[in-house]
Amino acid sequence: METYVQPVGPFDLVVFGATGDLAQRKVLPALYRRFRAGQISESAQIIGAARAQMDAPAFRAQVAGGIAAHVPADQQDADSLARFLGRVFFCPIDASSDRGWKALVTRIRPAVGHVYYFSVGPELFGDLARQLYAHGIADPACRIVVEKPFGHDLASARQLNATLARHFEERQIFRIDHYLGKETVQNLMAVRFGNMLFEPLWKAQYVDHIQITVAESGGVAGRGDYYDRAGAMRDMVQNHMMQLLCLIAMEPPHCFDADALRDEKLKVIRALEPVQPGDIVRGQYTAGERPGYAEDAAVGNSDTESFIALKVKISNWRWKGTPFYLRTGKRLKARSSEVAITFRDPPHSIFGKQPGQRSNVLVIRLQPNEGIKLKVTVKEPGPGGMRLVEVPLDMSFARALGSAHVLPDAYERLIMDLLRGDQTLFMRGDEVEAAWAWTDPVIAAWQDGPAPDLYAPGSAGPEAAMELMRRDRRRWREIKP
Ligand SMILES: NC(=O)C1=CN([C@@H]2O[C@H](COP(=O)(O)OP(=O)(O)OC[C@H]3O[C@@H](n4cnc5c(N)ncnc54)[C@H](OP(=O)(O)O)[C@@H]3O)[C@@H](O)[C@H]2O)C=CC1
Ligand SMILES: O=C1O[C@H](COP(=O)(O)O)[C@@H](O)[C@H](O)[C@H]1O
Repeated sequence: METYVQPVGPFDLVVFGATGDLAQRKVLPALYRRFRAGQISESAQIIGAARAQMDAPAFRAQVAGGIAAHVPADQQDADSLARFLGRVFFCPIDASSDRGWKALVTRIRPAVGHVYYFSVGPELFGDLARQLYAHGIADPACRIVVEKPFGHDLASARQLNATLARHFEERQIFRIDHYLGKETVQNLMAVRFGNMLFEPLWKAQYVDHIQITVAESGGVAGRGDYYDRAGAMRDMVQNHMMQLLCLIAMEPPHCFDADALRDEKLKVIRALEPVQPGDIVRGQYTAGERPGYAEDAAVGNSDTESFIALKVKISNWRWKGTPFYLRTGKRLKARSSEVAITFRDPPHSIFGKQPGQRSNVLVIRLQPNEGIKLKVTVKEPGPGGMRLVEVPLDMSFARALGSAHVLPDAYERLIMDLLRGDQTLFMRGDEVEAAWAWTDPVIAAWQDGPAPDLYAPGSAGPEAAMELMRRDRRRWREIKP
């Protein structure tokens, strides 16, 4: 058994939408990996639910296929797989009607924890909440997990919060943002609050600017229907990038507990200034060797952005005068996500003008090759006098922790927190609404504006995004794998 895992108590977990892409690719493989690690009890029941008319053996075969495809071969074995599949069941159910619910009620055991994972389309979240309540299995101790997108705008997010609140208390609602489950995202907090080194410098007085990049090399093929209604702003900025920004910008919470952390994140979101139209660049990828956005998304002419860059300001004492530059996009040069904190230059150089001297940069690499790099200035070795050069102090987590230390997938971490009832890495209702309240006007501002700038697949995005930085005499960091 891994040393850092704590077994969770017995539970019945119902995965609604269990035959879908997310459940098969992420949720069920994550459960298997935690089962194999000894964290999930042999008495747990994992109950798949969807409209498909299938029995438990057929569903088990599907789950086994998902695990084979999505869990690395060295993290699977026949014995644990057979034991895991023995704990997997299936109930054909329709979220929008009474069909199948009685069988589910019969399968759920009274004396264990109950968790309901809503891995269905967002239009069914309200139906599921109502059905659970109507069939008497929304007990006060149960928990529900709600997938993204949590609303399309502030009004719909408020409505969804209100619908859920009719049947569940806030302590029972787990709104998932898988970025919070990523190891390096949690490391942002460990680096900031676990060291004395950085926190005193973590403010506008010492930080020139911050870049947050989430670059993807893949396009939108297969998800065009959803993506074309969302775009990069709703798909990535309102949730994942907002969470990253909050973790970097927030004040130290008084402890690492759900409400302490979420209170601090909420304060950051509320302190965000409205984004000026001139501080937004939207892009859409053209056809290259592979199809362009419209073909990938299977839409006609579309003004949906597959790339966005923003200059964001936070109106509070800590950050006044330090811009945050955010960019994210599909079909970019590489899959590469990082947070880079560029510190101000020393107020006076005793070495005179030195071409080799650069600003200190702390880079927190989220994926791939998770790690932390600090760029510092040192003397170039040799007899050539006092010549300064920049060198990286580089810590790759894989190297530092050893290859035996497998980083868990974000869903593993989050599902275990859910089973323990820990909401720290889940979003609270007011946080989601505040994020939409900031996002809505940004989107409204471009409704009658020009179409997104085009960019070549495999590039770093549209030229206008480079200009956004040049204008401020700054440069984006290179997007590299
Ligand atoms: N896929 C992904 O990478 C991600 C997905 N999400 C979110 O997760 C959720 C699921 O997405 P995804 O798995 O891709 O979607 P899919 O379309 O692949 O799967 C949908 C699932 O819901 C079931 N379903 C549909 N209608 C009903 C109904 N009336 N009653 C009961 N079950 C129903 C489907 O089975 P059946 O038709 O047999 O009923 C299927 O199991 C969505 O909210 C999505 O936004 C979030 C992040 C990433
Ligand atoms: O939620 C989403 O995230 C993925 C990116 O997640 P990652 O863990 O691979 O970085 C993104 O591709 C997708 O469009 C979005 O809905």
